[in-house]
Amino acid sequence: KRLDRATASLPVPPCLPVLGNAMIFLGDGEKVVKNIEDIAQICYKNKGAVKIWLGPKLYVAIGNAEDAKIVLENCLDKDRVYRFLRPWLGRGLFIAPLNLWKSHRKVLLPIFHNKVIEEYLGVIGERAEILVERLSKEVNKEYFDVLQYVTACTLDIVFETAMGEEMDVQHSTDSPYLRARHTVMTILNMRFFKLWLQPDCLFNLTPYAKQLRENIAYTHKFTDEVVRKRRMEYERNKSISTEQSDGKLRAVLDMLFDREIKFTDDQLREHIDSITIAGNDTTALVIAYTLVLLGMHQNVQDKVIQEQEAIFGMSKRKVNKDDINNMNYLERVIKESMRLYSVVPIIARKIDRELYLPHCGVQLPAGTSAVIGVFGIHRSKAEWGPSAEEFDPDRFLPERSNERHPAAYLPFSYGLRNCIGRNFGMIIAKTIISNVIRSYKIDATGIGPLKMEILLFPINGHQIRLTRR
Ligand code: HEM
Repeated sequence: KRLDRATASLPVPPCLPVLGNAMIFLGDGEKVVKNIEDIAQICYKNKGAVKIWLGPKLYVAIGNAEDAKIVLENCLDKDRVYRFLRPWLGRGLFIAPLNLWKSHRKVLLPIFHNKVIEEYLGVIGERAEILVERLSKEVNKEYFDVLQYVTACTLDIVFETAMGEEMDVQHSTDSPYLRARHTVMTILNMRFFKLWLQPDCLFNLTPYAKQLRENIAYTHKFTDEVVRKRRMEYERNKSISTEQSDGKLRAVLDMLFDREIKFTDDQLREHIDSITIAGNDTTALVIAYTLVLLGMHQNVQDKVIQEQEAIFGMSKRKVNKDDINNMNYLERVIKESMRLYSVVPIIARKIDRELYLPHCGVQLPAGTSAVIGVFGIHRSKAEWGPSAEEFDPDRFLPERSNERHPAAYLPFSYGLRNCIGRNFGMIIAKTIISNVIRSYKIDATGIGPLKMEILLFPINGHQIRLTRR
């Protein structure tokens, strides 16, 4: 009642006794997206915010940039809903509690600096060439789902750069580790969206509980072995941590051995697992959506190709860091793709002290949570004008971005707890798209209905058709 009174001026969608608005998350992923769109509409029509009761827990869903900025700047602790990831990712950066997160983020940040990640362009380029080669079997055939190809490629890149392990997923797409990882993700996804699987007492009665434990244990064993092996190598050859030692790649893990904080092997496993999980599917989805959008908008594809030809001529050579900086138009295309298809569609934060939200004019009491509706904000006419639903990469031209609210665009979140790998993700996306587009012309008819799992997927996959250039 206290929380309800404090937020009385906010609209609330129709709700049931006890369950509240929990029905929003019932049904399949497509229904969840539809419900989220309905909530966004209520937000737009009211004060840019809506309250949602999930049982006794109050969430304020925010669909405007001004309040999103206040929440993301002031509330750095993740909401309780992320607790399901705890057995898997422990206190790794992604879900680390605030006190630990502060010191660990400081230590990890320099590793994701542009200068460091540019060193990975060689690996990214090699893996992108394999992707182009693998795609050749789809040339002049029917429409196919490109995501599976891209995901295998980003897995190779992220594993090799984060752990120093050459997984070669692109040539052997099935392995016990990948299967275990997939099972864990599927069960966790169910737990996020099927409310009856959320209480431990009910979940533990299902066969999923045992399956989850066993598969998490398997993935941990895998990363533990890599950590042990790389630590032994590090101890044998300390110089690996300063310069690239005898041409060997310095993976993120190698750089974590000699930081100001002496991480234990368990902590290293948690960080590396968090990085590979947060970095892989997100980047793959961004690339896949962008490829489909290029196939749907041939005029945009032509402009991307013109830019690529200005940089590379007709060459299929590897991308270097100057090329990355010169791909300005492609960058706008990727940004626009991430706006319309925000692969992380919502972000939930804990409100641990009273917080005033100026746009909706509500004092949020401590003990509530805020859900930032990234998907809704990215498509809001109030933030993006009447053409908000249209694909227009030039809206990211500097002169058209100046007036925009800094939190109107949140593909990587905002504030101190934003995505640590955002530049890395952009470099991977630019390199892979450059390689694919220089080899193939893409056709696509549309993206179709979306579904929400933890990330945002098209129900019918990322369907494209390829012909050789
Ligand atoms: C281009 C694709 C990517 C997108 C769209 C993306 C998006 C995001 C978002 C929205 C968050 C904040 C989530 C939240 O607050 O709930 C986040 C956090 C994070 N991302 Fe990314 N990400 C991408 C690529 C990457 C890459 C390539 C890596 C690393 C290899 C990475 C590693 C992380 C980590 C470790 C966090 C947690 C940061 C923290 O809590 O301090 N991401 N990402």
